[in-house]
Amino acid sequence: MATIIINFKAYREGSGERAVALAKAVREVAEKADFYMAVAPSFLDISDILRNVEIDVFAQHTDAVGYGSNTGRIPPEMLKEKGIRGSLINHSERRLRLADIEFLVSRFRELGLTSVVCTNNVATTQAAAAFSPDYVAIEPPELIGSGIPVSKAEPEVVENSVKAAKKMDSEIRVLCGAGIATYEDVVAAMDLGADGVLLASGVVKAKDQKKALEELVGLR
Ligand SMILES: O=C[C@H](O)COP(=O)(O)O
Repeated sequence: MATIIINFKAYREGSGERAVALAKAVREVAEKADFYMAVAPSFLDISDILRNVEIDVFAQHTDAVGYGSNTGRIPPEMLKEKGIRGSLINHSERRLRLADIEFLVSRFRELGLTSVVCTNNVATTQAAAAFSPDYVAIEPPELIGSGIPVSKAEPEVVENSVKAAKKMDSEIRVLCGAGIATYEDVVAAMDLGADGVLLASGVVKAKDQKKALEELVGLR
C-alpha cells in the first residue's frame, strides 16, 4: 500500500485544536482511501492527537541524543515512550549532520521506530540509503511550498532517487515531496517508482482541508 505522510509543519492552520481536527480528517479519509496515511504534527500537538485520534503520528524532527542533560532536545526514546510511530529526520527545514542521521536511523531500528530520512537530491538520497532507513523522502527545497509538484517539475530527480535508493537497499521505501497537492501528482510520483508522498501546504493550507484530502487520494 502506498504511503502518504502529511507534515503539519508550524502552520497555524495545523496547530492546536486545528491540528486535532485535521488529524481526524486524515483518519476519516484514510478509512476510505487505498493509502497508508500518517501525520507529522508539531511536538506540542502530538499528545492531544494521540489521545483523540486513531492514527499513526510521526515527529517532524528528533535529536541525536539519549536521555540525560540535553536541554531542549528530544531523544528517540521519548518518541517510543509516547507511542509515536517514527520521525522525519533531516528535513530540509531542520537539517542534521551525517553522523546524526546515521545515529538516529540505527537507534530507531533498535527501538522499533520508523525512520523517514529527508534528502534534497539524488546524491544525498544515495548517501542516506546507505544507512538503510525505512523511508527516504526526496524533496528539492526550491519546490517546497511552491505548489509546483516535484513529480511533474523534476521527474528525473524522483526517478533517479528511487533507483539510487533501491540499488543501495531494495527494502527502502521512497517518498517524494514538494508541491504535491492532487491525486494526479500522487499517481505521477508512483509512476516514477515512488512508494508514496510527503506533503504539507497542499492540505494544511487548503481552504477546505477535508476536500483537499479527498482530492489527494482520488475520492473526488
Ligand atoms: O514536509 C513536507 C515538504 O516540506 C513539502 O512541503 P509542501 O507540500 O508544502 O511543498
